[in-house]
Amino acid sequence: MRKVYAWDEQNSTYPRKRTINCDFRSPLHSSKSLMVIDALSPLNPKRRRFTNAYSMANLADMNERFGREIRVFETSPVSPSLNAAPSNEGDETDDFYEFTPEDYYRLLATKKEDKFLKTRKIREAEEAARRSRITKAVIRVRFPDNHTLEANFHPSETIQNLVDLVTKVIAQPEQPFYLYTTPPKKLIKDMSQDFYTAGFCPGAIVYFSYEVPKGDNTLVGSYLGEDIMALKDLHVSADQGQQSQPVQVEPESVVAPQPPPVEERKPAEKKLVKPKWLKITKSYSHSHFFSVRSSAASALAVAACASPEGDETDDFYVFTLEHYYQLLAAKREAFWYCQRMGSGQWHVEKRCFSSESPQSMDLENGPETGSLSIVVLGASGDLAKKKTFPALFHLYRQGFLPADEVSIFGYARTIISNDELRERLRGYLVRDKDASSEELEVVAKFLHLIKYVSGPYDSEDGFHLLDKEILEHESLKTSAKGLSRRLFYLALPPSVYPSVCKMIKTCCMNKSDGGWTRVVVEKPFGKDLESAEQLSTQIGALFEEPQIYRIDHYLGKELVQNMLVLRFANRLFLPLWNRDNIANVQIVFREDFGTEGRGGYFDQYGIIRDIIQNHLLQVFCLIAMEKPVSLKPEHIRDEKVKVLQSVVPIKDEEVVLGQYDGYRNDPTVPNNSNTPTFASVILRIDNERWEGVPFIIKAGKALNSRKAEIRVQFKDVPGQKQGRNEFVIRLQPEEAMYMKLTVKQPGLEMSTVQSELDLSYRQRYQGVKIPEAYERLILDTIRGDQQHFVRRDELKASWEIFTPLLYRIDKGEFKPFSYQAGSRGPAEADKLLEKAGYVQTHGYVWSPPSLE
Ligand SMILES: NC(=O)C1=CN([C@@H]2O[C@H](COP(=O)(O)OP(=O)(O)OC[C@H]3O[C@@H](n4cnc5c(N)ncnc54)[C@H](OP(=O)(O)O)[C@@H]3O)[C@@H](O)[C@H]2O)C=CC1
Ligand SMILES: O=C1O[C@H](COP(=O)(O)O)[C@@H](O)[C@H](O)[C@H]1O
Repeated sequence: MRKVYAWDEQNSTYPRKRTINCDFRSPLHSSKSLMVIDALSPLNPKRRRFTNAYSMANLADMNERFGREIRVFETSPVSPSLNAAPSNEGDETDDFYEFTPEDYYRLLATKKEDKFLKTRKIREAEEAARRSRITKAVIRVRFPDNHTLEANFHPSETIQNLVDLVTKVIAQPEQPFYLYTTPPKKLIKDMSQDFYTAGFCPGAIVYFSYEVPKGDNTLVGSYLGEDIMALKDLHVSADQGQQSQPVQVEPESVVAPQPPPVEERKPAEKKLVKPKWLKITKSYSHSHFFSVRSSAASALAVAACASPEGDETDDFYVFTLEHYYQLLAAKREAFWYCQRMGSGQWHVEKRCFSSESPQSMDLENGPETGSLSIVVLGASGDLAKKKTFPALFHLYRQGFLPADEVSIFGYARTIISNDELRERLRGYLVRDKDASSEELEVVAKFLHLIKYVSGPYDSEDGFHLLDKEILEHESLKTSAKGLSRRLFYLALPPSVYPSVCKMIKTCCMNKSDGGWTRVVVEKPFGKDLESAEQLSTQIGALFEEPQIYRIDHYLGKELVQNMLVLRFANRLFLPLWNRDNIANVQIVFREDFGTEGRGGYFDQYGIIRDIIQNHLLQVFCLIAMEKPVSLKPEHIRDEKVKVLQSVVPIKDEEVVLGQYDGYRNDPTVPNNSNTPTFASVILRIDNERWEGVPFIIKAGKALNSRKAEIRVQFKDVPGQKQGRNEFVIRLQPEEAMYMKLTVKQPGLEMSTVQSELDLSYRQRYQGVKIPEAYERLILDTIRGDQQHFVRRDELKASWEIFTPLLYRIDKGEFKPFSYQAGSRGPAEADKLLEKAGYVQTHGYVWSPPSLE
């Protein structure tokens, strides 16, 4: 988090200090793409001027009758969903999309407070201050006939006032009706809530529906009463502080009255400040709010608002992608999309999610709009239920998979019904027994999007049936110009990839011009260099490289994604990250459970193919690679390939294998299995940066703990032997980074002790939900971003490193040591670590800070 202060002197009597809280992925990360929302004007900054006495009087009457200001206008047809964008400009005026200080406060109000650092009194005072800043709630009630009623309320009024108003304005007040928000569709039930508490400040759109059975067409005609409809369009366009133009001109004989007192527009109070790293075109340099979108889902943002100074802790202002989408949903879906071009200039354009304009196309990656069919092949399996469907559910819940665009298909040989699959999945979507009825409703809606098709992996019949189902869905879902996007996720053993890919290519490719078909393949991709290359060739003959997403879920983990930022955006690390300062690096994966029902699969692969060749080697690349030319996927992957190619052949004496006692008890594992469930392997890199530095890669199942971490141990300080600096990046559980330091023992004595600088995410980013790796990566596949996926040559280089060793293990020439389940693994591994030069600081134990 960076805090930027800027003095605003231009339009203010007194210089005012403004705070910009920046939480972004460094200039390096932010150079990928950027969304900017211009927030100069407040939500409703317009002056209104009425030019005829009749309409003026009429409106004034109505305002008096209802005790509030109302207006009525018509929008073009939209479906009430996050991604149903206005089909043309004019549905909402531009200011509606703008991000204002009020919006910002509203979002702040929804954020969790730092309960641990503030007293209740302080929090209450802050809350009261926040509330007092919001003076109105502008509510738009949207009717199915596309008419909208807008009314202003005080934030402390209750929703019952809205219901009362609606009852007065509709044509058939005797008919029961309900109001709801979306997405996801949520009935408004608690009428006693005030607008502020309901999150409806400074504005919200709610939807109206009569409570009638489906197909009942007895309620015809306008939804709003005639008198209300007569107010339609009685407002004028924004005058930007000048004389406004009437939108409705009455006969000249009507004497135009004096316009009502005009709400004075506040002079622009703020001089706009942009962070130095943000280079945008001049016309947008007045932007008041910036948000940075990373290629992955976890966008963080920078907000420059009239923020209260110093009365909140920094993290309170962090604006996440979730908030951003919440905002879009509330304000309708336009945003400024900015992308940094090769020239370094920013390309800025206004975008709508479902706009038909070509602007909504990502030029490099294909369209972001159109019907989206996600097919999970192997839907009956372990990965599908534990990871793939839950990730899809989380994306749905956050509005990334709108129901009017998306259908999800499960495909496998197992014969089950739609409902049986849904029931199997349900327990993995909500684990909490106390889930609220609203949560359960969201789950039910999500499950309803899933259809199951049963069939073999090598027969056209099954895939023709699947194609038919997809086509049916595509014809039902509203899609921009009939574009179809098809994503096939192969949650299957790699042995069936070739036949499945062939079937997809033959029977299930997207049929529309301009849509896309993509396939996601899981690891392990092949069993050795030869089989991986063969598989690549087979799949490569069917799909282009940009269509193939080789997923490695470790690349979706928060702290793995943080690696490049950490290394290249911190001056601290730049000069230290090399052989002159670093003694050794460990990349460790430990699991405290065995193969657990996956013994049959595991025994064919072993720990090196299951974890090291892919997950840990990807982490290794990010630690060891040189700085990429840019953050473009190709530039990053180029550097990864280079460092992999610089790894020297593994020496036998730098390998320790293990197999836990009891592994062979699994009935699916042969009694004489030589498969390692533990391995510690030293990799060495032959380049200027790393010569002589051992990278100890260690992975094991059935150990004494579950964790994955990176340990970068620095060399001794000359002349001093007491404890080395060690930088630890804990990937899981409990994401954290800490640096072991030698400090003076606090107290009267002058003695030293090992301590740490600690960045524990749970404590530092309270209230921030770290997305699941699969969630981010699946979103990347939909967006067409390959940065966090493995390229073919990268894969080849990784198999080149391990294939000779794997052959020797497969032939039984390399025997694993046995180790006790629940232990640290074979003792020989610790000896290898010591031999590699790792120095343990005895007596030092890092305990993560507690929130209690
Ligand atoms: N499970 C996990 O935690 C992780 C798994 N992966 C990878 O994901 C992929 C799927 O893993 P997972 O779900 O565990 O695997 P499963 O063994 O559960 O297989 C998935 C489905 O594939 C079908 N299947 C299984 N074996 C065969 C076979 N020999 N021939 C044809 N179809 C078969 C079965 O469906 P049906 O019989 O109904 O057709 C099964 O339900 C693998 O590549 C794995 O390495 C990656 C990371 C983690
Ligand atoms: O790919 C795999 O990963 C899991 C571990 O994933 P994690 O995200 O929980 O660390 C591992 O259990 C499995 O054997 C392997 O196939």
